[in-house]
Amino acid sequence: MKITGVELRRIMMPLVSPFRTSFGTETARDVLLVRVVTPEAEGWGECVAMAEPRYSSEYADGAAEALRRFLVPALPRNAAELDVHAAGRAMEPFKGHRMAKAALETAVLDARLRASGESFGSFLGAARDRVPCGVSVGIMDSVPELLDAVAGYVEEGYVRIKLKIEPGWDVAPVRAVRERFGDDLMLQVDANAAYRLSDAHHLARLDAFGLLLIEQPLADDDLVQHARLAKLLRTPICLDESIESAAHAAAAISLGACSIVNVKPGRVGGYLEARRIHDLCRAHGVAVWCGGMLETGLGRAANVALAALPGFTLPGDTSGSGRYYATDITPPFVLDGGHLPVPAGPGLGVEPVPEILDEVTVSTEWIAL
Ligand SMILES: O=C(O)CCC(=O)N[C@@H](C(=O)O)c1ccccc1
Repeated sequence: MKITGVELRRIMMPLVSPFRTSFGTETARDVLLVRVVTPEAEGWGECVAMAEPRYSSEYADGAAEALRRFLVPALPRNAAELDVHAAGRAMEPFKGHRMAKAALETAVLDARLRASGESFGSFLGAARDRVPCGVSVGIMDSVPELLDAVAGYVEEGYVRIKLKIEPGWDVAPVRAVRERFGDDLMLQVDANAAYRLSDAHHLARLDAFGLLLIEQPLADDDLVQHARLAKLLRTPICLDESIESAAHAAAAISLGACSIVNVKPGRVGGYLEARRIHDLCRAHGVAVWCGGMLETGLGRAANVALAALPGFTLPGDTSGSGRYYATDITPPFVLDGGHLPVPAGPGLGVEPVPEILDEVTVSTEWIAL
């Protein structure tokens, strides 16, 4: 049986509040969704590329073009041959575009799993049926505003707080949060590559606050400098942007560039590579946690399933839908006792609510195969 075709759908999701990081401020999420239609079932994938190439080199329009011109046309036409491994092999000749590849691979996997009745968590090897949830807090205009935001998230039950930092917004906000919420609050920071090795002495001031980790302090392509920085800080270094594959993770571990890895399936090309990184890190005693890219409920469902694997020993950025969206395109993920349940249904276990999806849809494009 032939696969019927692939839909590329762009949706615009307003954020409940601006989300400021060291590389810019998001007020709405321009999301590219991929839907693979086969005679047996259809599957969804969410491309995590932002509207502009500020987090990494990928961006939504570029991902759509890579899918339209190269990745979708490369898929096997025969549905019987189309499994997630065949999809991965078909995309190998094309370099980069990992977020685009991840979205298509996930949609193929979701279609296959919905047809077979197996859940995403079962397929990946989930060891738990709920996961503890952290929350990412953006850079704010003032420390009082930050403390109010953190108080709200602590009240909601988040078990870990991540603060975005950048030069000029680091020691003071971290000290204020630690002083206000005490030493037991699980607290970490994310610099999104905003510092240089010459800032080491300043970053070492964060060692006073018992942080779980400092995420991506230096440039994404600089493992050697991260290894040198790791020797100057007591706070463990976690890498995000630097790790785009299991090979990168192996190199980072062997160089001592990080002792914790933020696993983002979109950044590394899909959930199979994400699991490979999980397996590699676990073999080396390196903790991993599931990062986030402000996903809708579709990507969130897949991330929560991944976060249930045994090596995910730190709370991830797997927040409830309400952290970012007043109305999610799927039934919302709602925190329960600081945890989210791992969807148990076939495939992702969630699907878009048609009328909500229609409301936020900007464009849709059908690629017949
Ligand atoms: O909770 C989430 O989904 C977002 C977590 C988060 O802080 N993501 C950061 C990051 O660098 O990890 C990010 C923000 C905006 C855009 C890309 C990435």
